[in-house]
Amino acid sequence: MTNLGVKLDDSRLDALMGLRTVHMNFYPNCPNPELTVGVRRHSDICMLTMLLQDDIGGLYVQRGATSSLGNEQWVEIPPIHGALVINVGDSLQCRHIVQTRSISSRVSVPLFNAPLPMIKIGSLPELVARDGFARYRELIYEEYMNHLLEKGRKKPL
Ligand SMILES: O=C(O)CCC(=O)C(=O)O
Ligand SMILES: [Fe+2]
Repeated sequence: MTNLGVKLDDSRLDALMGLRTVHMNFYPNCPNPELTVGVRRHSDICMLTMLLQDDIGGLYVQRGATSSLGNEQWVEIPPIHGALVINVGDSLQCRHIVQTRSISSRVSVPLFNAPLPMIKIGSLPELVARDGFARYRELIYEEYMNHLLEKGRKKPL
């Protein structure tokens, strides 16, 4: 935010990141890792994710935009002992996948920080004032979440 020239006070940050959920992911070992599916391409439905991963590796983030040719670039995020990976969620549209190349199992613990359900999300007013237009329309976070979950349910696997 600071790089965008916007300073959010604590109450605004709480509203935008106050819904916290912890997941514990276990990826069972597979004798043929080339065949494992892992976690398919997605962005997290939240504002910011703090992720603790073990030393197995396998997390990749997408560099650049998706092209219609499907030649996406994936950059591996190597595990660093004791470090948290800070991943931006849908607010900044960071896509990632998990695909281990190890025959050992893998564990990760993401803490998702999302807006409170009734909070209005959209372009920050400070940026709209600066740029003269809003890049995103406003909507209630709960509606956005429900829309995505509904969309996901309809998508064939
Ligand atoms: O296991 C990981 O490293 C990331 C998992 C993930 O992307 C997620 O749970 O949304
Ligand atoms: Fe994720």
